[in-house]
Amino acid sequence: MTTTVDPRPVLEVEGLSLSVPGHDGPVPLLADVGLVVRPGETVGLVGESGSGKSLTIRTALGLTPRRARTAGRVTVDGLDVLSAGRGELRELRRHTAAMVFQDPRASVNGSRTIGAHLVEGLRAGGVDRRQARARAVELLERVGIREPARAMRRHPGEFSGGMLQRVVIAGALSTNPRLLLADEPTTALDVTTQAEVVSLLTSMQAEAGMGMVFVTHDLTLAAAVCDRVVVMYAGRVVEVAAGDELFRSPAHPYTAALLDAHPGLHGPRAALRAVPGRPLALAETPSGCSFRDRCTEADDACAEEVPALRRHGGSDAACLRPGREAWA
Ligand SMILES: Nc1ncnc2c1ncn2[C@@H]1O[C@H](COP(=O)(O)OP(=O)(O)OP(=O)(O)O)[C@@H](O)[C@H]1O
Repeated sequence: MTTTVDPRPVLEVEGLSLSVPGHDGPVPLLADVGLVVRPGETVGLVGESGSGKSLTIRTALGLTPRRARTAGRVTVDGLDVLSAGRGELRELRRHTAAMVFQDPRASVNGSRTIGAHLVEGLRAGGVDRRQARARAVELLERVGIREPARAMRRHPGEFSGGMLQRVVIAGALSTNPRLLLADEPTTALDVTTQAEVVSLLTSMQAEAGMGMVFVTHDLTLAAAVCDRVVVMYAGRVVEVAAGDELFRSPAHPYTAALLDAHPGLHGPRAALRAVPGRPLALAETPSGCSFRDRCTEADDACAEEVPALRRHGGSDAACLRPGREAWA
């Protein structure tokens, strides 16, 4: 029998809480968030707008809101991010971790050629000019840009959204990061292009053995693409499970509601509906379970305390009565 040693995580978030100053004292935005990403793994971070997905991954790069207070531990490739100095964080963002955002046009300067954009990133990573040019052409080819040497002289405005997102991905991966944080990287693209960009990201991630966090509103997409999915609601993690497990048997009523709201690309249009009620910010949540006001299964016990994550089947779920079989 061979035993596999769990590789050291490239990203480890443990008990992360974050608050910002408000008129009447600190406003909590994240509470006790946990997340583990190992090399070669894709972890989905899913939840409605405002659930804390972006704040969590931005904190992993040391990009917290101004005057934010944090507690807990965030480690990226061994670096303790919450206590790291500016120089260490610059190195982290330059070499170890990269981020891809929703809107590729916001990530590149429209007045410069994409060659200049890529070469600059490589030079900042210590590569000389000639090597940087050659590597930039190689990267463009790898991400599927035709005639890459000519493409180097073109400006962002000459590319479609999908093609420009490929260029942004080439830039993000140019320094061979250990961790890629992809924040809704396909939301601004049309459906066919979305599928191509997702498949590009996952193939490059597997090839490089990087860890990837894939942030999305779309639980069906996350379940299909990710090894593990972390579901967030109102600044907390409410469920963690393997992608296929979540899809087959969601343990938290919020996860189930999200799945019902997203029947997938091929699902019947008529089945599309929103999760009832509106998503809350952490500071607005009631006592006990944050989701209980919107939950069809909640009872008095759910008001008593914030449920901890507990094992249920193949999931960890923060619910007193996890699993569809417990629901009316
Ligand atoms: N700099 C900030 N100052 C104050 N509040 C903030 C700041 N950034 C985010 N928030 C609040 O924190 C909560 C979580 O925001 P976050 O952007 O992480 O959500 P999200 O899940 O990524 O949402 P979306 O899918 O819309 O991007 C929201 O209530 C948001 O208004």
